[in-house]
Amino acid sequence: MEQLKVELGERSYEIKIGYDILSKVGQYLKELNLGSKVMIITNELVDSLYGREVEQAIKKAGFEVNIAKIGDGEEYKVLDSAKNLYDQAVNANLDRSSTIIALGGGVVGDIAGFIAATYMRGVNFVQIPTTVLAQVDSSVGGKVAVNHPQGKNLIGAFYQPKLVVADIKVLSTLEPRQLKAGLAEVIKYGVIWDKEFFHFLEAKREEILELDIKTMEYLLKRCCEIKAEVVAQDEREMGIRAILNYGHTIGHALEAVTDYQRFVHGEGVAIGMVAAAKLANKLGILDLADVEKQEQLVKDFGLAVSFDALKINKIIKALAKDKKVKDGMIRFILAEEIGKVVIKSDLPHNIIREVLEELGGER
Ligand SMILES: NC(=O)c1ccc[n+]([C@@H]2O[C@H](COP(=O)([O-])OP(=O)(O)OC[C@H]3O[C@@H](n4cnc5c(N)ncnc54)[C@H](O)[C@@H]3O)[C@@H](O)[C@H]2O)c1
Ligand SMILES: O=C(O)C(=O)C[C@@H](O)[C@H](O)[C@H](O)COP(=O)(O)O
Ligand SMILES: [Zn+2]
Repeated sequence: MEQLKVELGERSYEIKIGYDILSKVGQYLKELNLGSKVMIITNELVDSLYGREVEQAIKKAGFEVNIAKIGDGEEYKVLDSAKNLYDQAVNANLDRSSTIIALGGGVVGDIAGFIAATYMRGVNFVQIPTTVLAQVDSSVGGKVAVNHPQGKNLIGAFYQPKLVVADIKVLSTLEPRQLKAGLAEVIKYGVIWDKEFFHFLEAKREEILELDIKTMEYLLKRCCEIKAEVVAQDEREMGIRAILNYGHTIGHALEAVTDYQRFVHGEGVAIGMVAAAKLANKLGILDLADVEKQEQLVKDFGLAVSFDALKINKIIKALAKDKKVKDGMIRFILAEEIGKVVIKSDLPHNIIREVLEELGGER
């Protein structure tokens, strides 16, 4: 098993990564010295696959367990679902020493964390991520949120978990579409931070798509290490943390303009990264060869690099709701080379339009 730490002073916590470790969750929780009540937030699918194993492990360690479910999909990461979860927390008599556990992908993790941050002004929070995306990204770093119809994650908080437990075994039941979508965030780490990791991804395509255990253990660990390092430097995104948003400026806009129905998050990020690479090239800061390498790796992992039937104006309008907007100015994370990015504002609108048109956007 791999173990690493997110260093945030009194809010520090461990990330445990291993194969077939769900049955150990009860023991891990016990080591944290928490109150006796636990509420697992999950969805029907993940509950049917892994709920009993986690529930039994936690009960065996002496905790009282309640289970609350939300609908499956991005459209359920909203205040309406949160309201229902608050009701269930109140009915289960959760108190300030209780723990909310997110068992699922990023949707479950983000909303469960939002409930943990706000119920009684904050209760213990533990992440058991079950998708690639959640294991490499959303379970680490404490961004918790729900969506607004006009923009992603517009209502949220920074609220760190007390523990993250990532079991590689659970990834075997993922739909191929979801596995691929998670790999978009994996590519992101190579582009923003680590050229060698990018080369590793190019070389290990087959092992990754087959979920080879050793390969995945290294992949998950490296992504979490990078995220932990960035978050430790800038927990609340006052500066460098914004690089974790690479590909998200256009990615989030694509999700929002299609009412969160057409692209899953990773798919939006994949197209958004290709867009960011093209933008950087048009601004003269990134070589064409590095644009092509990113585009190729995105394709190699089975992800789309373009879209159709969307109006450019609509996408541009949605960009204005990005949380990186400062004084009305849209900010982009752009690569100078693979492994190195910068934050740029006041990009000429015509260049953004040009790129969106190249990707399939309609005038
Ligand atoms: N907080 C952050 O830092 C952060 C980072 C990245 C993404 N996110 C958010 O994460 C969300 C996307 O997360 P996601 O890609 O995990 O999507 P998701 O949570 O919708 O999960 C994808 C699908 O996989 C299913 N699933 C989950 N685990 C499974 C398993 N082990 N076997 C079979 N099916 C399984 C889910 O039920 C769902 O249908 C978005 O809302 C995004 O905004 C947040
Ligand atoms: O942890 C971060 O910081 C990230 O930006 C990670 C992203 O992958 C993630 O999608 C995040 O939720 C986006 O944050 P937002 O602030 O743009 O909503
Ligand atoms: Zn993301």
